[in-house]
Formats: sequence, structure tokens, C-alpha cells
Amino acid sequence: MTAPLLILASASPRRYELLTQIGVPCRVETADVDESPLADETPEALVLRLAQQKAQAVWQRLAATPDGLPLPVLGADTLGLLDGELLLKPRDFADAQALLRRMSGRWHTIFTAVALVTATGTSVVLNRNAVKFRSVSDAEILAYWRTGEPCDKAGAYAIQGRGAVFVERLEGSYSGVMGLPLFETAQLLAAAGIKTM
Ligand SMILES: Cc1cn([C@H]2C[C@H](O)[C@@H](COP(=O)(O)OP(=O)(O)OP(=O)(O)O)O2)c(=O)[nH]c1=O
Repeated sequence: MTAPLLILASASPRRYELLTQIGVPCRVETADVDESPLADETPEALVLRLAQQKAQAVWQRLAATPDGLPLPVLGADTLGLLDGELLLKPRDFADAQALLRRMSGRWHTIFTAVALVTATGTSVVLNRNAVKFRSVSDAEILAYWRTGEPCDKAGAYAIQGRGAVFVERLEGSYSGVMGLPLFETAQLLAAAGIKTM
């Protein structure tokens, strides 16, 4: 097995898959971070803060162990925005239904922030995507909910899954919507000396 070059501070299997796609062997270590927005925090500030907190929490935990400085730690956060309101993970069917009804036939924004912590500090990038949904009926929302796919996804859909059938247009990057923008991630990694080619 190839030795890991990076610690992925994320429980998301999608992020692990995406890092593997660009040939970066990693090890997963997660930390619990309170994801609630602060008063008057913009969506951009929130997603950037959470990506950094996730990576820094893991870095600090590992740095406190006797093994010395950890490998670079990568954290990410994804959230959506429509009409100035956050599109987070749905709490239940009613929440997912309300989200998907609002998104039906309209454009929304998906933000993903990626943070990399190394011994020299933290770097962070923001990826922004515009996604247009076709009209989605209530019957489709119910059938989609029953697949189980929406429950742990920001905006209650997965572009990499059955949710792809709702995505009429995308301006941005598929990997960014899925939770780890690979173009920006590769640039962050390269700046820290981790090559993908
Ligand atoms: C919009 C969209 C989101 N998502 C996922 C990516 C993220 O896993 C999730 C947003 O939640 P996040 O809080 O960003 O991540 P997470 O809780 O899954 O994992 P961790 O905090 O440990 O890093 O939504 C998709 O998989 N596909 C999509 O099309």
C-alpha cells in the first residue's frame, strides 16, 4: 500500500474518492466541529471558516501526540445558497421537500471551501458553482427521498448520484459541487509540495 501523503479531515466518502481520483494517497482522521453559522456570518465566511476549523482541529489533535508534526491536513466544507438562504443538509423529509421545491426550475449556488494546514500555516480556497435544476415534481421529490440519497448532502441532492437527473446546467466544477473541487485542491497541494502529476 502507498504511504499517505496527506490527512483528510473529512468523514465524507465522496471527498476520499475524489482525492483518490487525482492520485493522492490519504488517511482519514475526523474531528467534530459545530457547523452552526455565527450571527451575521456570510455564507462565504461560514464555508471558509468551517473548512479551516475541520482541518485545524485534526492538525491540533495530531500535533499533540508524541509522534511529532503530522502530515499536511486537508479539510473541506460544502453548502448551498438560494435567495440569500443557506441550503444545508436536510433534517428530515419535510426539510428536504421544502429545499427541493425551492430549488425546482431555478439556479442555486454551491460553495465548497478547502483548507490545508501544514507546519507553516493554513491556506484556504473558495470554489463557487452555479447549478440550474429542471422542474422537479412533488412525486419525484418523494421518490428521490426514498432512495436515501438526499439525507447527508448539502441542498438535499447529490450531483454524482441520481440527483444528476435534476441538474440541467452547471457553471463551475462537478467535483466542487460533489464536495472537493479538484482543480483548486491540486493547486493548494502543489503549493505545499504535494504533486498530483
Ligand atoms: C451538493 C452536493 C453535496 N454533496 C455532499 C458533500 C458533503 O459530503 C456534503 C456537505 O456536507 P459537509 O458538512 O461539507 O461534509 P460532511 O459532513 O459530509 O463531511 P465532513 O464534515 O466530515 O467533511 O454534501 C454531495 O455529495 N453531492 C452534491 O451534489
